[in-house]
Amino acid sequence: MEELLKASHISKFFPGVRALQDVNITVNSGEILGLLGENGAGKSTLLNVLSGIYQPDEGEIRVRGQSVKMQGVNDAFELGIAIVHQELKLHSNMSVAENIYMGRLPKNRLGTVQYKKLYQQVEELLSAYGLKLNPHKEVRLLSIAEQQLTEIAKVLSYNAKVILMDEPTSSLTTEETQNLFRTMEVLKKKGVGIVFISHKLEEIAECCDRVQVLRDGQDMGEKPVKEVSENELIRMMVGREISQRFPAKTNRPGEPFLEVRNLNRGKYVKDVSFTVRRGEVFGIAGLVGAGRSELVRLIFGADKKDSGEILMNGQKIDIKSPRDAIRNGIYLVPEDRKKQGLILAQDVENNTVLSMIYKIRKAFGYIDTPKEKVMADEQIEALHIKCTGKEQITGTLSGGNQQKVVIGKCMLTNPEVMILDDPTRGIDIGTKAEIYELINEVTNSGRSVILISSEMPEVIKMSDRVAVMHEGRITGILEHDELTQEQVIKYAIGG
Ligand SMILES: Nc1ncnc2c1ncn2[C@@H]1O[C@H](COP(=O)(O)OP(=O)(O)OP(=O)(O)O)[C@@H](O)[C@H]1O
Repeated sequence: MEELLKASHISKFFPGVRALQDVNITVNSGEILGLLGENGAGKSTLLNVLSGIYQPDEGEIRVRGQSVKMQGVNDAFELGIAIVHQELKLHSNMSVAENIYMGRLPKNRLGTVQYKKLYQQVEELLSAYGLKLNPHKEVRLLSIAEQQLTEIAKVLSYNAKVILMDEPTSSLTTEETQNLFRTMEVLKKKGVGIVFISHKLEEIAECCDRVQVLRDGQDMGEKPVKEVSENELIRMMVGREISQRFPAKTNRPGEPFLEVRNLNRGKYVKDVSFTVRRGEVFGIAGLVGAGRSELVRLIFGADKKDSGEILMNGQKIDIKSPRDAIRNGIYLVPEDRKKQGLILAQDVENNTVLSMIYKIRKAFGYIDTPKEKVMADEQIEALHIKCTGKEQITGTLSGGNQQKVVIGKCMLTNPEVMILDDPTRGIDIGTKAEIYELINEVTNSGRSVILISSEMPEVIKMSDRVAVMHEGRITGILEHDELTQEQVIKYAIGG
């Protein structure tokens, strides 16, 4: 096994933050190294250092034994190191093949692109690595999983020997994740070394050979996956045991509260009716594309319904916009935090209080700053948001901590009905447990939660009832006692 990359004593500092301190990492050929750590532990920063995006403040990087200094991603590419980001950066109106060879398209002497040659080159590349992609398809028509494969094909076209993957499975379905693992296995057999970040311990156990843990920017060491238990990994990550991944349910659902009647929107939501009780966790399950997010966006007024009614306490309420929903005590934590949840260029304080602006605005429209500051501080503390303070720009927080800001925003509005659309995506194991506790607290106080989750155990363990959707319709509503993975799947594929 050849040592492809070795970084020693790496430190990286940002104003007020020690993102990495004295971290060592080795990537070998034909090996997958899992990288684990809580939100903000420094995983993405480490990959950014290894891929030339950031220069380390201290330490040395060796590529195949040679000490190197990389000034940018192009230097890393030249050395055979490439990163596949969590947020993909492709040109949506161009084909897979054009994206793969962007900036290097084969041209004739007159500068005209030789498309035939391009597609031939790409076919050869894809078949060499067994990647199932249509090179002619426009990127905007691809699923996230296919976009990821395009990125992987692109880095392979540069002859990458080390591929750094930052949470590649966080937006994938179970099946897509399995496909990605198969691709990673092929790459491994061809001698590529992979670093793979995930918050899901099962995934690390399934596809990695070794696992390395970071905690608060520090290197907690690495172990062969086969020799380490889940509990030991959690202890390395968090510094303590987490006895229960799901807390015992303590809520007692009361009388019917929110009623949805015959809600429709095109082909996405078809004649959906259900009632949520006070103090209940009402889960919504289904496969990707079943209409779960579309349904809750209608309830929140983020999309316009074709027909249907929403009632609270038996009274019809008129929701035409998210503002109407918030006024009626309904709040949605959206699926895509970057597009729908946050203004990344603004600080944590502004983002946190955004949902409350109309409540804290004083006469003549100016903002009550001291109150705003207290509110932001409270949420930072309650959700353990890792930041240098409420003045930190939200875009510079780690992914998981950005998600916590979105949840903090929601908590501030103290909603009667809290809709959580995949709230623990990209969230570490300790914080997940805290979010489950928070759901318990919310429902214990008589408020209701509508929960969508891409993780089946989460929706099963946390919900009192689960509505399962298939092609826009509810195919079954299951009670907590009858909730099993098999039952949910049965209804998710049509009942
Ligand atoms: N450009 C930046 N400016 C300031 N601080 C930064 C910047 N990039 C990262 N940080 C800080 O460095 C720390 C490590 O962040 P990083 O994104 O590496 O964490 P992570 O382990 O990848 O977390 P997650 O699991 O949430 O994605 C965080 O405290 C983050 O706020």
